[in-house]
Amino acid sequence: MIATESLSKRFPRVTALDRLTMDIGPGVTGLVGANGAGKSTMIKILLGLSPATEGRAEVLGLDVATKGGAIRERVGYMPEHDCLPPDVSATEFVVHMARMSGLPPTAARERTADTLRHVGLYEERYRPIGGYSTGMKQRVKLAQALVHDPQLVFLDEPTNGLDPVGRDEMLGLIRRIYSDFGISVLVTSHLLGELERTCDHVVVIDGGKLLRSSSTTDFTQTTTTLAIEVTDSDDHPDGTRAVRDALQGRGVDVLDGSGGLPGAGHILLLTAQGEETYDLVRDVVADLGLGLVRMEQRRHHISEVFTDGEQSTATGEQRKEAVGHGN
Ligand SMILES: Nc1ncnc2c1ncn2[C@@H]1O[C@H](COP(=O)(O)OP(=O)(O)OP(=O)(O)O)[C@@H](O)[C@H]1O
Repeated sequence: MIATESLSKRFPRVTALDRLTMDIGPGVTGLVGANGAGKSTMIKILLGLSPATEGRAEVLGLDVATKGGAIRERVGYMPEHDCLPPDVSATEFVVHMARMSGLPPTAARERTADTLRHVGLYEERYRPIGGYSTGMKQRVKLAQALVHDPQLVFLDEPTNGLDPVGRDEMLGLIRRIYSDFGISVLVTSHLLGELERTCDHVVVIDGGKLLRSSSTTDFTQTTTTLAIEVTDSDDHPDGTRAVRDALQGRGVDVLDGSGGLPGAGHILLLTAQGEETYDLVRDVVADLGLGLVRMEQRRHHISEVFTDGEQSTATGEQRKEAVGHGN
């Protein structure tokens, strides 16, 4: 679907992409990186909107340097920033975008109605976009990217500005773009945790360089952190400590999840090595006669990949910024 070879983009003061080579097949692929990692720059080059400084790239077998128009006919694009006209309705806007993509008037209206329904906009679609919530605006941006029935869509930070429920709904929609319609997706985020649930494949970039490209299963196997919370009992007035001691006795490396925050010391964090770690926690908690309040995969942040022993070129500032976002 997408192939790049030693792709670079240099601005006068910054190298946004640095000899990046990757190969992305069909399905849902996450492009993950801290703010400023080069994700939007990559999308603009792949759409043929911005020339690369060096290297080459192909989208659907078409060279981005010479076939930008043909690529944009076949690819949908949801930009990161708010770019919607406030005074028109979602229906008017999406019909307009469908007409711009070459659909005849009747087909444009029919496809618009279907697409807006698919993204979850119903009677609100006749009201001016200016009065929409962030979540509704994100849905309109998604609808205009899908209305011309592309083979592939680029979604730039589609969960930005959404609350946790809105994020989950958007991630579900993204998954269905591929499962229901067979349209492949390249979706960017600075949060690895949200993409690993949605994507088949994850590409991580950092300071314009490729840090990692692998299937989500491979990825989560090496980075899964479990958060565990248990009840106390008369026998074990500090249930958390009892579980920690028992797990450590079984050779598991357990961290206190409080991060120094008062009152949060009842969360334990540990690295899951596979299914057996879940079983071990369940058995240890049951043997101690405690209740398991929760055992969940923590949402990973992209910064965790940096501290995972991988080679990194991110600046401290970028990492701090990444840590400051989301969750
Ligand atoms: N037109 C431009 N001129 C100069 N520098 C630019 C330009 N566009 C992007 N950059 C720089 O290139 C780097 C990569 O930017 P890019 O927007 O691709 O990052 P990103 O990963 O999409 O992050 P974000 O989510 O914050 O947009 C940044 O340092 C940015 O400041």
